[in-house]
Amino acid sequence: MFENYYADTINSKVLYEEATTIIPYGVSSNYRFFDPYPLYLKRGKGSKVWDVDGNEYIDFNLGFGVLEVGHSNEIVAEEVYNAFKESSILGFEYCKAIELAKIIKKRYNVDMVRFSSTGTEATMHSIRIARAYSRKKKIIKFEGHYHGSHDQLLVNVNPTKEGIVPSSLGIPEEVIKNTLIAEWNNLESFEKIIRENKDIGAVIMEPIAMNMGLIPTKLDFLKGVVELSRENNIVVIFDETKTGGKYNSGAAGYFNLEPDIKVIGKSIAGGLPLSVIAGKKEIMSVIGPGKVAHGGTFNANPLSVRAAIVTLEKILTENAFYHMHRLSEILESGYKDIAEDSKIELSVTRWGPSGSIYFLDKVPMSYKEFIKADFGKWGTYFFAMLSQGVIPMAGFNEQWTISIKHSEEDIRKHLECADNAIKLAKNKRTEVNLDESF
Ligand SMILES: NCC(=O)CCC(=O)O
Repeated sequence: MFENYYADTINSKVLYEEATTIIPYGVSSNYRFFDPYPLYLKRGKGSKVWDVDGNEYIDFNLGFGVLEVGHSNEIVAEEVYNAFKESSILGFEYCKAIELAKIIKKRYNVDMVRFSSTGTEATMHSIRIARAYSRKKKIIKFEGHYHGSHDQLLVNVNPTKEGIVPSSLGIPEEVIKNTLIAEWNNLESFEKIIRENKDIGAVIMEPIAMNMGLIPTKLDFLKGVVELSRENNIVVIFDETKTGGKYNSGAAGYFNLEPDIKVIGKSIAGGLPLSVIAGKKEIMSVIGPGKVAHGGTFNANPLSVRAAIVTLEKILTENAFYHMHRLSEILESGYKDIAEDSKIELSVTRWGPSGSIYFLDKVPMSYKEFIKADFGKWGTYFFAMLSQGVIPMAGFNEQWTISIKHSEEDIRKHLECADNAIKLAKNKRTEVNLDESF
């Protein structure tokens, strides 16, 4: 199955070989690596990207969901250029951070806001804030959920064995002994942990699990988690790094459930690095000198702040969501038709502008069900999509995202290619390594 990939991406291979001599695995995030070698891209515009061999792809990965505004969005580009002319970093607080905080307060129904640059930093700080507020040290996370690349939450992200499994070498047992793991969409598993453990200060979750494709959330389960947490004085953290920008007020708004802390990131700054830790005043008030540490040289830098203001105020409007959700729905139903016509075990999920497919007879609802999917078939599908000029998603554990720049024609082409790719995958497996996903 790699034949086309080798033939089409000669320059990526050359760059990969050079890169590995100086950058481990040739990539700056493990998520970008895949066998036999990763793609090296040169530029993007709107819904498209181009690789170093000049191949054009319709991009549905969009920087792991960052670019709902599309690549190189004109409004963002102009604002960032104007901001840069007045300095990209001032070292003191940037005056417009307050304007952005007010926009977020209103849109996401929170009292107070602090800015970081990445999802990793924001979830890391959110745990510290929750522990300081609750004065309890244990935390609960869900199996298969990803909250960035820091030790305490890098546990059971993609385990290949039973038990508590660190998702990286270099994480001592002592560091994760206060991290407890529950099963997603299973309230009993969450309840059991609360019953059997004292000293639980926080629970963190992606309200829609998006590191296992896109797993639908049972509303009763989510409500139950929030209610049980309230009863037990456990701070509820919604990690909306991905979901926050997929509906006007994120998953919390969509489910009409209010966590105590929200982490928002990825798409809200139009492609620039900015993340948000936001929440109730009494909780956020633990942050400050002599209290909870929160820092970062690049936090709320003028480029990211200005990009976020125009993204939220001018680009990610109700009309934009309507467009993205509508195209995403067409993609979802097209995949369902393909599954039916090709008589292959394929399930399809969608939430707003994003969705995913599983080579499995049903939609998985937990990590244990997710890993039953046939990733070998997914591998064949993925490389067949690339060779036809479509990046459907970044990996078998990722999802598609639609931007405001995608057109119906982009969706039509995606589905035409998917039809070919899935037919090919029916009888051909291209092994992908589960561990390589992170
Ligand atoms: N679902 C995983 C990510 O979105 C992370 C991407 C990265 O760290 O490169």
